[in-house]
Amino acid sequence: MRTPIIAGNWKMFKTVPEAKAFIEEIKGKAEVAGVESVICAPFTNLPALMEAVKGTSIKIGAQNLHFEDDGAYTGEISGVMLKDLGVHYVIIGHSERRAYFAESDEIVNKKVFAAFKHGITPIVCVGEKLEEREADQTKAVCKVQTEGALKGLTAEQAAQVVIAYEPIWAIGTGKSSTAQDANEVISYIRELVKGLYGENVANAVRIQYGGSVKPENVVEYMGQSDIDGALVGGASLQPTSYVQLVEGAK
Ligand SMILES: O=C[C@H](O)COP(=O)(O)O
Repeated sequence: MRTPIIAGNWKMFKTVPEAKAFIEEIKGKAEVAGVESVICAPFTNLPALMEAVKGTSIKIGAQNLHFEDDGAYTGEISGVMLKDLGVHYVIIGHSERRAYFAESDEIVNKKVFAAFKHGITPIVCVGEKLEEREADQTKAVCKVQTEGALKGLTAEQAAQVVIAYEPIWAIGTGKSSTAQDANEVISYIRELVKGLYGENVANAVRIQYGGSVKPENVVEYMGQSDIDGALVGGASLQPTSYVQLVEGAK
């Protein structure tokens, strides 16, 4: 059985005091047996969040990392630095990073390797643009991005990756994919993993849906055969709403 995983992606929101107050609010509530609860926060919040979640089952993730361990890369953060903080997860290849920071599938793949090198679990984002969906290219885009991200990983590593299917047209727009459509694409991604690594890995890998997930629709997504959780932006910013998302995933 795959453990459902709700991951909040705070994007570029929250100061340190706000982040600490959020954890105080959700402690004991966003901790539901059988559901993994993860907050992916801006780098500046990570040390305080690691301290704040001590003694809880809440896990902390970053939203990016550089693929090199160190070097002259002004403004970047490496896997060595994240490991030093003890973060559990890192989001890689979010569509906002692909669009605004020119992250290619090759870079995403290098970052996945960097995460594993430092014992951090990658949450790899894939998903199509609106025009690609309209041109019936959804599966083709997901195939290139998924195979590109996983390229060269061992079966053991591939089984640990969390994949987040996020159709770009559904991110922050309030226009979510139907649960059935999302499940169809996610089943396809699982088939791709099966083709690469076999049935055991395909059955183990967790695949989330992301794109306008809210407390009101999370249960429907979680009721689908292949959806193992959600990567949530806007609705993860309020403690009450985040708690409801985690409760909805059980
Ligand atoms: O990483 C999260 C996604 O970009 C979804 O964002 P959203 O829930 O605000 O649509």
